[in-house]
Amino acid sequence: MLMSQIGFGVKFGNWRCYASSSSSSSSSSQSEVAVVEGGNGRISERQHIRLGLPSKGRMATDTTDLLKNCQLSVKQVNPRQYVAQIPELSNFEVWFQRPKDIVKKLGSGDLDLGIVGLDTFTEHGQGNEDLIIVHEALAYGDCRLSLAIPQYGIFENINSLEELAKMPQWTESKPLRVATGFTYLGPKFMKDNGLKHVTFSTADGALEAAPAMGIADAILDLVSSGTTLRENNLKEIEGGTVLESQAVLVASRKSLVQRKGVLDTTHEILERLEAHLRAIGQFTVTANMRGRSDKEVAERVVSHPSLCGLQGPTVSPVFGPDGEVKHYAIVICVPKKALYKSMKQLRAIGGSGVLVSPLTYIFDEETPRWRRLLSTLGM
Ligand SMILES: Nc1ncnc2c1ncn2[C@@H]1O[C@H](COP(=O)(O)OP(=O)(O)OP(=O)(O)O)[C@@H](O)[C@H]1O
Ligand SMILES: O=P(O)(O)OC[C@H]1O[C@H](OP(=O)(O)OP(=O)(O)O)[C@H](O)[C@@H]1O
Ligand SMILES: [Mg+2]
Repeated sequence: MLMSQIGFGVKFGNWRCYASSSSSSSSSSQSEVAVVEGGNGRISERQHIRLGLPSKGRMATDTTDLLKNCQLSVKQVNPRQYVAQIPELSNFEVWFQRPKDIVKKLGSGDLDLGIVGLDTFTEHGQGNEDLIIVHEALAYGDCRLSLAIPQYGIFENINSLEELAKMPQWTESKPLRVATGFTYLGPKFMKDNGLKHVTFSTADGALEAAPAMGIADAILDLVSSGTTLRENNLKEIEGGTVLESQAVLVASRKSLVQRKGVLDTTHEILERLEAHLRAIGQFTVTANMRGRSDKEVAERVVSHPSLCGLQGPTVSPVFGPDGEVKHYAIVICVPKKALYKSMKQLRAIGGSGVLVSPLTYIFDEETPRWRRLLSTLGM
């Protein structure tokens, strides 16, 4: 049996897409040769747990930086070596791969865990139920997958997907031509939104040039600042956002359930990620408060909801030189964005000597995402 990969245009109802598919033909030769993409989806004999990280592109450095901030530094001997270690995690390998290959290798059983953009995960995961999102908000790699059309010509007054769909120009013989690298999500989005008469063409980079070159009418691509669209006289439209994306931690369900140690290691990585990400947005604030008792000081503090901290204020007596207690020290966590407001509120209720320090980790009793993961796995 000879398997080959071919690309072809397929038509579903009134909309078409380009997809790749396997075709097979029998070989007359005695020896059998099979070409398959990736592995075979089975749990292989290997012992090490494998995490796939982006080998290049804008996600690469941010990903290793995030892990470093979680005290999970990746030790790579040199940048061209694709395997690395995280010494904190035993029996563990990091494999640097292109983001889309991370998703494919999770599906084929060659990786157990991975960090990629949600856009890449959704595009290349294609609804595969073996792939699970363990942490959906790693707080970097923010962008959105958006449909964009020219600001000029027949599109000048078109500002929504609905208006685009209603344009008389698109017919079965002359469909709206969309250039994209997202050939799974693009057609799915059009179908979900009832757009007929759409064709997709694949392109890998500098997509924003396609409309001006006459190759496409619209593009479907990632947008973050919007500069590339603007500079190429393109615009986003209402209802044209396919997906909001950021970096996510993903895993293979099979690996989590069947491979020894994957679940425990995932728990540890998840705890560290959550503790770090929760702490990023907060400051620890200590202040001295004049007061008659710890209870009275606590009541004054909690009368301002923004000063309540995680579980309420910690209040401790401050002993003066005469052994008398006239002040109490309070310790609270304050959202970074609310720092100045909180500091003014503290002053207003008798706070002085306000000290502000960064927070490194907040470990809760249990991470909510761990519960969710166990329930997804039916445990
Ligand atoms: N402005 C942006 N454009 C593209 N991707 C972005 C942007 N901002 C964040 N990302 C995220 O970064 C991921 C990797 O994008 P990047 O362009 O660096 O690599 P790539 O697309 O794999 O490589 P290449 O562009 O060379 O094909 C995207 O999948 C997305 O999740
Ligand atoms: O909204 P902006 O901040 O302008 O970013 C969007 C651009 O960034 C990405 O391209 P990238 O730089 O990855 O180049 P590529 O086209 O080669 O992928 C994306 O494909 C857009 O072209
Ligand atoms: Mg890119």
